[in-house]
Amino acid sequence: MTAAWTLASLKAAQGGQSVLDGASLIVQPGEVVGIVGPNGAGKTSLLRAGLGLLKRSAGEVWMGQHRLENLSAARLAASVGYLPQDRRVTWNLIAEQVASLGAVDLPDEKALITARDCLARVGVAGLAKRGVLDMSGGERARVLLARLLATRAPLLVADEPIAGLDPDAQLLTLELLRSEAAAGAGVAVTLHDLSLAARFCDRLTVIDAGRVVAEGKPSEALSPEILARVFRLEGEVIATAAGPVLAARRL
Ligand SMILES: Nc1ncnc2c1ncn2[C@@H]1O[C@H](COP(=O)(O)OP(=O)(O)OP(=O)(O)O)[C@@H](O)[C@H]1O
Repeated sequence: MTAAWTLASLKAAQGGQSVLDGASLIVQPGEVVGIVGPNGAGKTSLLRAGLGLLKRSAGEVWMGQHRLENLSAARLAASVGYLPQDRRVTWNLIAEQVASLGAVDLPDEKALITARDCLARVGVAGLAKRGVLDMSGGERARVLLARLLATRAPLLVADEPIAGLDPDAQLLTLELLRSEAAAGAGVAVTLHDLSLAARFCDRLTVIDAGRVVAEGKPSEALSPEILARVFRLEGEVIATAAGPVLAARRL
């Protein structure tokens, strides 16, 4: 099977400082891969370098069978949907217009139908005609998630998609990303909530100081040793009826 996304040994710098030091990531179709790590570890940089938004000084990026560099802008847009960490929007477009931007490949009317469907999936169908600047932060975040879903892309990249969402919306967001994976998409998602990362991701990649320091099934990647060394936490991932939960305290 060809991976949906392959980032091989990426190096990159920001402001003259190394932010990626040989980091790699593979996302297969049908799986949700979580990228976790402390603040400033390089998670966003990894995603951005893998999308061609941050210049890399070494390494290779493949989307499916194509090198990133060989994809036209249109092919790239059809290949990947990206939900950036920064949810700033400039224009006060109504929600269905914003969500329809994800479906740029469709004629306007079909794009709007897709957008409304995605707004319903994220639970804000009632806000379809409301300007996105006239919403709460969480409502706007749901609209931007709808835009991501509207891409229907084979690779979905979401940078902290549950930040600022209420618990129900957090679970809904991760369930939706899981269902996209079940339908065949590869999903890469950065998360700070390690319990939810363990519960919803098939595999986790742990980043620290621009390097991948652990990778594998959540219970393996979030070993007590990694929790201590990378996250400064003493604890473990324990199985509960609701799924794996991180039980930890600060070291
Ligand atoms: N525009 C920039 N100029 C200079 N340094 C930057 C810039 N953006 C990010 N950095 C630095 O790059 C490093 C990695 O940042 P990055 O945003 O990738 O981390 P992250 O793991 O996503 O963090 P967080 O969990 O806080 O979002 C950090 O040290 C950060 O200070």
